[in-house]
Amino acid sequence: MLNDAEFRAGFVSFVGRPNVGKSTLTNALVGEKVAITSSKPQTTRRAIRGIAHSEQGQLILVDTPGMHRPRTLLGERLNSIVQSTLGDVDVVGFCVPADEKIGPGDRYINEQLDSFPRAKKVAIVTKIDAASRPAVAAQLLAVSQLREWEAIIPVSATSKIQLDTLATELIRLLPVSTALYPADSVTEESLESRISELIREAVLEGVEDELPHSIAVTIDDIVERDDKDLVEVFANLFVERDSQKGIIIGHQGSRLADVGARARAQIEPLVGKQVFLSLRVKVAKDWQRDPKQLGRLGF
Ligand SMILES: Nc1nc2c(ncn2[C@@H]2O[C@H](COP(=O)(O)OP(=O)(O)OP(=O)(O)O)[C@@H](O)[C@H]2O)c(=O)[nH]1
Repeated sequence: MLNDAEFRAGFVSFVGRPNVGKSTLTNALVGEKVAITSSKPQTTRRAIRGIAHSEQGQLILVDTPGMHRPRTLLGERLNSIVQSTLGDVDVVGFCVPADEKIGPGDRYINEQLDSFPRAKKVAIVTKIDAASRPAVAAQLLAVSQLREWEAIIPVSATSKIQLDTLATELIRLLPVSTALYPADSVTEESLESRISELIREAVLEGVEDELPHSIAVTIDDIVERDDKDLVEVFANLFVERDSQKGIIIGHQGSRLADVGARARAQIEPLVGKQVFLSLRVKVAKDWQRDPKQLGRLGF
C-alpha cells in the first residue's frame, strides 16, 4: 500500500492525427464508454474528461480533437480547444499507430508540442495488435528519434495490451496530490452531452465520407417517466443540406430507424433503463461556417 503522500493526480491529454486511436485508448483506460469512437477521422469535437482511478493515483484524461490545419470556422474552433487544453495539462501522450509510417501530419503535431513546455511528453505507439513485432520495434525506434520522451509505450486498446503499464507510467509523471475527483466518477461530461455523442456516433456508422462534419446533435429534453421504468430522450439531428437529410433518413425512414436502434442500445446501459428515443432530422444551412449557428449547436 502506498502512503498518501505518494498519491498522484493530474491531467493527461492524448494528441495525434485523426484516427490513431485516442478515443479508444481513453475508453480502455477509463473502462467505461465516455468518448465516442468511429472509424471515420475527426469525430471527436470536444475535450471530454474520462477519469481513471487506481491505488497509485488518478488520471484525468482530456480527449482532444485531432490537430489539423483548419479549413472551416469549426476547424478553427477545434484547434483552439486543443491549444487551450494543452496549455494546462501535466502530461501529453503523443499517439502514433504501429501500423502506419510516421508522416508529415505526425511531425507537424510533434513540433506543436514545443509550445507546451510545462507538459511532460510521452510517446504512445497504438494499435500494436495490428502490426508485426518487427514493425512495432521499427516504429518505437522511429518515434524515439522525434524528441526526448519521458517514456515510449507500445499499447493496444482493443486487445488490452500494456494498458496497466501505460496507466502506471502516466501516473508516475503526475504531481503528488490528493484525489481531484470522487472515486466513483468516470467523466465530467453531463448525461445530456454523453447521450448526444452516442447518437452522433450511431449516425456516423454507415454514412458517406463527406457527412461526418455536417452532423450535429442537440437534446431538447430527457424525461424520466414516473409511471414506467423508462427514459424518454428527444433529440435533433442537424445536417447542412436538404440532400443530406434524405441520406440520413433513408428509404422510408429505414436508415433513421437503424440509427435509433443503435443509439438506444448504447444509451440504455448508460441510464440503466429502457429508452424511448425520438430523433428529428433538421437542416441548419452551412452551420459549420456560421458563428451564430455554431453557438446554438453548442460549439
Ligand atoms: N486494431 C486496433 N484498432 C484500433 C485500436 N485502437 C483504436 N482502433 C481503431 O482505430 C479507429 C480510430 O479510433 P479512435 O479511437 O476513434 O481514434 P481517434 O484518434 O480518437 O480519432 P479522432 O476522433 O478522429 O481524432 C477505430 O476504428 C478503432 O476501432 C487498437 O488498439 N487496435
